Amino acid sequence: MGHYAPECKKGKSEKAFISKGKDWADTSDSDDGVNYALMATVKDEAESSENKPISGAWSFAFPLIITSILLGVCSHSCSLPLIARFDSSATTSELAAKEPAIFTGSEFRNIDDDVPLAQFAVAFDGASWTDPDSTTLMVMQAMLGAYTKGSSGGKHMGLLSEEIIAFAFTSTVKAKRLQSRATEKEQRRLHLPVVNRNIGEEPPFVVVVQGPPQVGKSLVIKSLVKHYTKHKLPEVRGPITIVTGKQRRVQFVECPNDINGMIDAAKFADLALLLIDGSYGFEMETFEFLNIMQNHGFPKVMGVLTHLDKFKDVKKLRKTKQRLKHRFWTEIYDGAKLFYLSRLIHGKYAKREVHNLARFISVMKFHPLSWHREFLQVTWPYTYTRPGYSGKRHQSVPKDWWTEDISEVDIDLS
Ligand SMILES: Nc1nc2c(ncn2[C@@H]2O[C@H](COP(=O)(O)OP(=O)(O)OP(=O)(O)O)[C@@H](O)[C@H]2O)c(=O)[nH]1
Repeated sequence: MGHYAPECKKGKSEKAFISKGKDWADTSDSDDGVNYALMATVKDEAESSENKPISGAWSFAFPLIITSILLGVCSHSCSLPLIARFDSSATTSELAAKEPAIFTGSEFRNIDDDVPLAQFAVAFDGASWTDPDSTTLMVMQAMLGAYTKGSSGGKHMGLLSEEIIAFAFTSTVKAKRLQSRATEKEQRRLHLPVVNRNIGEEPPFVVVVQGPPQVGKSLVIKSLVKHYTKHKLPEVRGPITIVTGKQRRVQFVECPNDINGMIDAAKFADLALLLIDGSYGFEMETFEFLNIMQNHGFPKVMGVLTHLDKFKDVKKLRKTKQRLKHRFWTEIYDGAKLFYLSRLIHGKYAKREVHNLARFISVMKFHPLSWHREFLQVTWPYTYTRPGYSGKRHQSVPKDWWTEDISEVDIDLS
């Protein structure tokens, strides 16, 4: 990592540059893990006197210095002898004859093992294309690489030939931040969600049926499907979408009992049916899911008590119902809807009770909650898979989001 000395810019006095440029050999004692950043220029007498440009010297001294640094054969101590000054009154040929060229280095070293690459920046004045050494210079630049395409070659060959041709970041922190932002931007580009251009068709409301094992999740889904479609569903496998009205589809999903499944379900649920075994009471899975939902948008929630036929004592059943209801209200909110599926008839829940539950689901107004609403406005690069949620009108980023196009970052070189 390194910095660009502002004095390097053309038009500034060469003397000032030389005097202000740091001696590039006077910093770190350690040669291990050192990143070099170097600004260098060669004294150009052509502008101030009748002398020709000194680019002839480039073909000797400067490539030598650079190459030796690049090849690693030259540590900061051994490269010292290469840094010397030319006599300012010398002509090009004299300069070329003398060795080495004037070189002013500016350096910043930072030992950081986390940075995978050593970054190296070099700036120098170009030569005219009529100059006999312009080809040498171009070859050298081709070998070293150029900052921009426009800056390649001599004074008249590039758009930026009068400008800076190399720069480096002022700090490793900044470099890392910019690097990670660039990666993130690239990833976002790669993971842009597919825009659903179907006009007018709403996505189905997702009803997640959740509960501990053997509580009756599959049976509830089967009973609801039977109610809506009059068809018997032999097995619950994956999400089941059914049309429940002219403009309405409902998708039933059985929530898996592992943590990842619960997190996923909490993200895409519009309504969560929490099944509770009445004969046992609340179990860990229910609390776990409630917790997860709180962190992932908290959709609408309804409780369903099953296994109530296991109570033989009517009084005890009533008391248990009361107790569970109050506990449910404490966990969700006062008055949260709790259904009772009180018995099985031929291995199925009573029709009337299923009808009530189904009706409630059919007429329920699903207002996306604030978290979901925010979610709709964001072009998420990951996790969300419902195509309907990435509709055209939701492409804007919320106001409190900070975005930056890396290509427009203004890097201060002074
Ligand atoms: N007595 C009684 N049995 C029930 C009730 N609800 C469900 N069952 C029975 O409980 C057993 C499990 O039902 P499922 O619907 O497979 O339960 P599940 O939650 O899907 O089970 P997993 O998928 O293993 O988590 C079945 O034999 C049901 O008949 C109920 O209210 N009362």
